[in-house]
Amino acid sequence: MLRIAMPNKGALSELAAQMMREAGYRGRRDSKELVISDPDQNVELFYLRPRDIAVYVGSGTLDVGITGRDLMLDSGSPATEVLQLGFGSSTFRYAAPVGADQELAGKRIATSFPGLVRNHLASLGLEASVVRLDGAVESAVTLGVADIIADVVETGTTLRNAGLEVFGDPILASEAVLIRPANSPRNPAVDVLVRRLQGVLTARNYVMMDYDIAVQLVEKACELTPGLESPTVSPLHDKGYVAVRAMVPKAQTNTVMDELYELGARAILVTEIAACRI
Ligand SMILES: Nc1ncnc2c1ncn2[C@@H]1O[C@H](COP(=O)(O)OP(=O)(O)OP(=O)(O)O)[C@@H](O)[C@H]1O
Ligand SMILES: O=P(O)(O)OC[C@H]1O[C@H](OP(=O)(O)OP(=O)(O)O)[C@H](O)[C@@H]1O
Ligand SMILES: [Mg+2]
Repeated sequence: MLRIAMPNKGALSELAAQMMREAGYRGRRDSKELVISDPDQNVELFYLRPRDIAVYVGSGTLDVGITGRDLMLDSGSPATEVLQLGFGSSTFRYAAPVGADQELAGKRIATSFPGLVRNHLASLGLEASVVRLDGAVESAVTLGVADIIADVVETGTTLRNAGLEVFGDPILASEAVLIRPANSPRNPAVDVLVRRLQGVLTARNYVMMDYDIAVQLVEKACELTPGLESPTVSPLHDKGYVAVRAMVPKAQTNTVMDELYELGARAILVTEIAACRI
């Protein structure tokens, strides 16, 4: 059985659960369940704190897990990324009170990610003292335990409300990732999970587009809709026209339809992709 670590709470948990459901796995029925078994899919899901997931996976106790890149790197655990999952994006940044000194050297830096901050300071050759806090780090400066913070920034609202502003380059761009133990041998069951999750990403990010076009315009039309590999071109009863079918990035749906229409395509139809293996 493939043993999978799932985030039990926090910003990643609901989206991770939804992605696994779309990939065909069972989910837990109530948030108090710690482990569930899905014998039909030959997997067991362990619901753990996102921060702890890299520790379990890095030690090899669990085969794979879903967590944040920032949490994995902060843990220093020997785990490695297998797949970016396209949700839970954030940046990890320094922030200081608006208008205050933005030097790092010699400052007190509050954070819930001491591993990330120490590594970053070391890479710059700077010395500063790291104050480890569990959360609500934005209050650390007002409350006098730190001069600067380093924290997760998504919309920036929390920072603004605390009178802080980011400075310097982002320390890290993070998102939810599938991880496995570093240097673990290839596991066919992990390959199946990865293909399923890639299928979910493709189904979410692409639509299927069908249209009819005059034969002499088909090459130009295919340039607009090259598909993932090559579009399907089928004959129509009217010999002067063909039907084309191709996958199109969802974000470009309307632009591509406009361009196809201008070229002369008609009967342009868009359908959602429910599931796929590419
Ligand atoms: N807006 C956000 N706030 C916090 N974490 C976020 C956000 N967006 C994405 N993340 C990611 O979620 C992970 C943090 O999850 P975690 O569950 O530990 O914290 P949380 O969502 O803040 O929950 P809590 O602090 O209440 O335990 C990190 O990988 C972080 O980058
Ligand atoms: O840029 P924003 O959209 O405002 O989001 C980022 C904030 O969200 C998280 O806090 P959370 O609510 O998880 O509280 P915590 O700090 O106690 O973990 C994170 O730690 C930041 O504080
Ligand atoms: Mg938090």
